[in-house]
Amino acid sequence: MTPANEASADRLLTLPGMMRVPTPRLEMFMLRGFLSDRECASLIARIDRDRRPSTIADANGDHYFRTSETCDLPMQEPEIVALDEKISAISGIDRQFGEPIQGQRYEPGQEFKSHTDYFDPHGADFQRYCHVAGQRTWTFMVYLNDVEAGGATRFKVIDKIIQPEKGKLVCWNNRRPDGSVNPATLHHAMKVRKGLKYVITKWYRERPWV
Ligand SMILES: O=C(O)CCC(=O)C(=O)O
Ligand SMILES: [Fe+2]
Repeated sequence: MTPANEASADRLLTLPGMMRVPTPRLEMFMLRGFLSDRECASLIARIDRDRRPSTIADANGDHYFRTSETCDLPMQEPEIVALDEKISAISGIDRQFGEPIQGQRYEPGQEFKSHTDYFDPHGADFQRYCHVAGQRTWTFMVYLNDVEAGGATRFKVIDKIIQPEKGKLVCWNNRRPDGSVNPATLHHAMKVRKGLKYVITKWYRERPWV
C-alpha cells in the first residue's frame, strides 16, 4: 500500500467532534479538545525553553510581518513522536510527509500578518523551499492556551475568525479541488492584546520530507 499523503473531508468527518467550518471556498475543520491540558502545558514549557525569533519565506521587507517566536520541536523525542503520531492518526497522512512540528509563541503586540502557508509558486524562494518535498498541502494547527485578549486567527477572504482555545485543533487544505493553491486560505494571526498565546503548527508536503 502506498503511504497516504492526502487528508480527506469524508475521513476527517468520521472523527468524533470534528466539525467542518462552513465555507464553500476551502476545506477547513475544527476539533475541540484535541490535546489535553497536560499535553498543552508540557508543549508550552518546551516552547518557552527553546524559542527563537520567527522567520518567514519570501521575505517582503516588512520587519514587523511576523514578530512572534518559534520553537522547532525535537522530532526524535518520545513525547513529540507521540504528538506527531496523534496528528497523523487524525489527518490520515503518513508521518513522512510532515515537516517537523513547530511551536509559536506570541507576546502582547506580536502577530503574524496575513499570509498563506503555501509557498508562492511564482515567488523567488519557491525552488529553495519546495524542490525536494514539494508544496505544502495541509496545515494542522493546535492552540495550546486560552488567550486573555486578542490572538485570534482571522481568515479574511472567507470572513471567519477562529478564537484560540486550549487544545483546539484547526486544519485546512491549502489547495483547491483541482490541486492549485487556494488564496482563500489567507490568514492573519492577530495581535495578542493581553497574556501570551501558544500554538503548534504541522505542515504536510506533497512528497516525503527528508
Ligand atoms: O498563530 C496563529 O493563529 C496562526 C499561525 C500561522 O498562521 C502560522 O504559523 O503559519
Ligand atoms: Fe499560517
